[in-house]
Amino acid sequence: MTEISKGAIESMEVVLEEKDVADWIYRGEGAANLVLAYTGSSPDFVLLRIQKAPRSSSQCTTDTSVLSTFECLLWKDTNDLVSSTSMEAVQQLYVLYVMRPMLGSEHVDAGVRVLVSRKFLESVENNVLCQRPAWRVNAAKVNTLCDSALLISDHSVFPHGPLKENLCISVEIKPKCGFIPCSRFITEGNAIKRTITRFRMHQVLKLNQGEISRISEYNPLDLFSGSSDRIHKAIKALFTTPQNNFRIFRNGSLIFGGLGGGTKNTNFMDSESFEHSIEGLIQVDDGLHTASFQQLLSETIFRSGVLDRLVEAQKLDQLDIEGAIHAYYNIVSQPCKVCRDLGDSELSRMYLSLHSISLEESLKIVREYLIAATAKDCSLMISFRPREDGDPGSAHNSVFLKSTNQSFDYKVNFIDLDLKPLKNMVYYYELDQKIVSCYTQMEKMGHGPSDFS
Ligand SMILES: O=P(O)(O)O[C@@H]1[C@@H](OP(=O)(O)O)[C@H](OP(=O)(O)O)[C@H](O)[C@H](OP(=O)(O)O)[C@H]1OP(=O)(O)O
Ligand SMILES: Nc1ncnc2c1ncn2[C@@H]1O[C@H](COP(=O)(O)OP(=O)(O)OP(=O)(O)O)[C@@H](O)[C@H]1O
Ligand SMILES: [Zn+2]
Repeated sequence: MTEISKGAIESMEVVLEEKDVADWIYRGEGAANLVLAYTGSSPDFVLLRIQKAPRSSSQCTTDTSVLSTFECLLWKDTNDLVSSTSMEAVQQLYVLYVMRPMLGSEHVDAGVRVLVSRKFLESVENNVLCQRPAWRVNAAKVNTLCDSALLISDHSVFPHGPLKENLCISVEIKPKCGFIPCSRFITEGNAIKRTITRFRMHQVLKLNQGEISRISEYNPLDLFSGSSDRIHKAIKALFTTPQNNFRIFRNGSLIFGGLGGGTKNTNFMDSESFEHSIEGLIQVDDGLHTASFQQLLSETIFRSGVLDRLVEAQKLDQLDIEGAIHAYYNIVSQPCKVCRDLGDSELSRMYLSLHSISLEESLKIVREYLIAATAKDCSLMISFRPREDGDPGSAHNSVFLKSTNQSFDYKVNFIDLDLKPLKNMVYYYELDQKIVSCYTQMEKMGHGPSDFS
């Protein structure tokens, strides 16, 4: 079997072959990638992130592995990004040179590229099939035409294990957009965007389309508020309606929230079992483990300040999609469809200014919009383990939970910092219009925000 450790891989060229497949087990997936955990003999805790291909495209393709001409223009100043020959290399360099400096090197692991044979990918596809959620299987399969995958650290465990007890509880949060846009390019008809969060409005559309069964109680503005009470409120809401925004793992195994991302999930464990599964972490009377854990998590988010950096990256979207879309049409040298549909109105004259800026300015607007899109879609993994009395200065941060008089080591990592394709801009514009129009229609029908709960 091929011995897998990030150190070993960095120093030699490793190819994962069919014989290696037994070492990898299903860990989870999102819309675009499948994640496997290594169970082999190496001491490193590593995961393999493999690209998927939508089933709607007739078969797997390698089309996504190269940047388009306009994307090359967009990212020309980002080191070796445009000369990359695979999508894995693009994603790795994008994380390394664009997202990592913004979010903090201590919180971001760009991963290591590893070669994979087609047979390896085909075997993975077969092996994990029964563990994948059916709707994810229907939507996409492993892209067996890729020749590489990304080896990343497993952020749901501590690398060298705890001193005494082998226990790590980690929380995955997909916080989504944490600010309200104030761009002057938002039309009056869409003014609601200046008061209601995108997350909430999108929930209404998702409910309408049957993607969710109820509106989430989570409000991103609470989580990003910097106020410990509001953060606590957000955490409690995430426990009530986790959807695809919240998951908890015990030593890498899912104990709360749904598997496979997406919103079509129910809780994995009942509240009593969850209480039991975190007993080793929180020392408190029965029935209070969950409440104390919520306090611990809220306190950690409050103290770490990590969301401040994330929202700064999200705010690179300064013009909103209603402004950035015009810069997009400048870049692709196509007549602007948005202005065309507006005709010769006062509004379209406002957008004329965006069509007379330089190409470099357009590139900057769209580049920053796409970076912000990554920051609005990424997730955080926050991991805890009990801190031993008299631990000689741990390499990790610590947090003290007053109510239980306990200290914990914790670490925070960002995951899923993928580069979004330039062609998504048109889809982003259309989705934005759809979200706002659905929300305003519901309002007109007399449903206020509280009716959607
Ligand atoms: O557009 P959004 O806000 O719905 O975000 C998409 C996510 O939906 P959700 O968080 O459930 O609302 C969506 O998540 P799910 O598939 O719903 O779990 C993806 O993360 C998607 O990114 P990509 O297509 O994999 O690059 C996300 O698309 P991007 O907008 O980040 O490109
Ligand atoms: N480094 C990591 N450590 C621990 N777990 C991870 C890590 N990376 C990914 N995972 C797990 O695998 C799941 C899928 O990974 P990821 O979010 O990268 O997929 P994706 O397809 O890119 O997601 P999206 O739907 O947002 O596009 C995550 O939700 C998380 O549970
Ligand atoms: Zn225009």
